[in-house]
Amino acid sequence: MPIKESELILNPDGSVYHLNLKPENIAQTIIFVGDPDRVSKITEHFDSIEFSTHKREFKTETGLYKGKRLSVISTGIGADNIDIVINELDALVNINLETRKINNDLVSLDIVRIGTSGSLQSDIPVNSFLMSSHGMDINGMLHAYQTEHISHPDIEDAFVAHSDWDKNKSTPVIVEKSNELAEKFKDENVKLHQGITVTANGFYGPQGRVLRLPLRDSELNNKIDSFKFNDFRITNLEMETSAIYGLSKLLGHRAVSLNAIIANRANGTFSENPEKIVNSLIQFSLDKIIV
Ligand SMILES: O=P(O)(O)O[C@H]1O[C@H](CO)[C@@H](O)[C@H]1O
Ligand SMILES: O=c1cc[nH]c(=O)[nH]1
Repeated sequence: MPIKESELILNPDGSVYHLNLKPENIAQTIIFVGDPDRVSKITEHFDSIEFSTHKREFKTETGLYKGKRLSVISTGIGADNIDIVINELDALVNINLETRKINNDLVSLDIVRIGTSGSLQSDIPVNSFLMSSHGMDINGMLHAYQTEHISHPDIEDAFVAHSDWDKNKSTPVIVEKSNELAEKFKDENVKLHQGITVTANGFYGPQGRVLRLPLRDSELNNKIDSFKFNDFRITNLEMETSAIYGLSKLLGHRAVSLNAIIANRANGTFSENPEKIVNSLIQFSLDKIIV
């Protein structure tokens, strides 16, 4: 059965609804960033750019970096945006947009997030690099899908017990990175911290920040950073990784999330030059992606 027009929405030119992209516009290796202004910080390193478009917070550029075709897409902020970006990218490669039927031969994309994040651990200072070993959804987006076969109930249950998790909040869902894709980023000379990344549905209260409003659970960040499960601990907070890991795994894509640590919540510091550490992470990531 063809997928109905109300479910897979196309623009009059045949491009997908939010991203404004057609299948020929994207590479099979795609870099995600949150901030639309970060797209050109990456593509300024490219040898050539063949395609650019921009709609809402979603800016895309495709080109060649040292001979490899790459696309860079800004996702804006939040797991809800990742739901749009990954579903529309998957439709571009795995659904025939004319017949509206799913292709028999499915394509697996490589997705690398180059993002910013706040560390929860004093030994992961500002200006470090971190690869998310897992994403922990506390934002609820993944609960729309069947995730039982990709999640980690043993770690989730231990975390719920440890944190005395509020029953009114969505139950945490944990999804691992693509270990195959992560291999590319190994480097003896570069310290890449690893740990579970909590993906929150806000920047202030949902990440335990207090300006004028008191938190429902003022101890939540302490409960998060003191959690241990075998060799795992929770290292950082941001707003997209769990959604990227979850939807990628469900749809058969490979994903890795790399974080420039710009805030350290344990000691209350913020990077004096966040742009510098983001640019270093961009250069590091580009040279690993092409290997
Ligand atoms: O710098 P980006 O990639 O946007 O990532 C982080 O920064 C934003 C919040 O300031 C959130 O999107 C968070 O995940
Ligand atoms: O603390 C931080 C820093 C960057 N992005 C976040 O979501 N949180």
